[in-house]
Amino acid sequence: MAVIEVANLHKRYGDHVAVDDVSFTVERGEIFGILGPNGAGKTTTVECVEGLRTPDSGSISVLGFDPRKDGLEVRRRVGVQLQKSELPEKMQVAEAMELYSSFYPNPADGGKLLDDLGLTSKRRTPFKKLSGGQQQRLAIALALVGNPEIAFLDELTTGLDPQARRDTWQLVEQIRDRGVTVVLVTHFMEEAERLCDRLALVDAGRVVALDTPAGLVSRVDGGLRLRFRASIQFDDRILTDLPEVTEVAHTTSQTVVTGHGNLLQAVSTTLAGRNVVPLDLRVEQTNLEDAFVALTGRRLAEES
Ligand SMILES: Nc1ncnc2c1ncn2[C@@H]1O[C@H](COP(=O)(O)OP(=O)(O)OP(=O)(O)O)[C@@H](O)[C@H]1O
Repeated sequence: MAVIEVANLHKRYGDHVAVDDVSFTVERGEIFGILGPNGAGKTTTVECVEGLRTPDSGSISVLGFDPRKDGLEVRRRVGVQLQKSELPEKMQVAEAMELYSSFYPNPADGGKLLDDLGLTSKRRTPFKKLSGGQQQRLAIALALVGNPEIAFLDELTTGLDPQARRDTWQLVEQIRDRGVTVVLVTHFMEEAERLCDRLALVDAGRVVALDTPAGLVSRVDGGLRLRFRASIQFDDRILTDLPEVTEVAHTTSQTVVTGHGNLLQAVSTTLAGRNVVPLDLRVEQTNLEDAFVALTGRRLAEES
């Protein structure tokens, strides 16, 4: 059952078209991702769905309500991750939880939430003294304190180190396991691939594809990439002439061959025939980044 239905959404800021005819539905219980580079219109889209921004046209239904007409109903039933700057620096963790609990008719047990998120020992810590990862966990706790049916998490792991990012991913999976539908806005390919059941790839205000991560990746011709250091120089054409090879590229130290089918065997045999040894050879599956490039001709932002 769809809990969010967005149809033909448009939003401009002056002459700039931020959201251009966006349509999608989110099913109950899934982690739905909105993935795209900076400035693609992701935040504008979800803030229209949350009722925080007014679209120019299009229709939005959240749990059967129109966020423009029934904003209060929608806000009671959804949890929105607060942006960092929204909490006063001196506000303590427990105070923030109490404040946010007071906004909702049936709040969750704040103590238990803090416990689940590993923040019990930080109850009396002011917001500004929390680490980046702790601030993100508090943001998740605050998004969940109203017992929402849908949680919106926007750029949740930006600025976190890799370990804190992985910990946060586990938390997102736990939220889904509680039965909460999650809408996850991100420009991190790995995050979307790891967490999302389905995702919309957005670029320049438009949804360029909507599918499961595996479905999106399977749209890329091929599916395999080889990386190696060549023992001696060779002419790229010996590989580009192979039917299995779609592209040969070079980084400063590596040759990167993209293709499909029996790529590894075809490339290895050809190189061996020219006495080229592929050192440190690695075989990779193509990923969402490749799908995004194939669909838009542009790369997503690098992981930070
Ligand atoms: N209030 C605003 N006034 C004018 N332009 C805006 C406003 N909000 C966003 N924009 C512009 O609209 C476009 C889409 O912005 P939006 O924040 O929705 O993108 P995003 O995909 O969420 O990007 P990011 O990942 O950087 O947050 C951008 O070009 C942005 O500069």
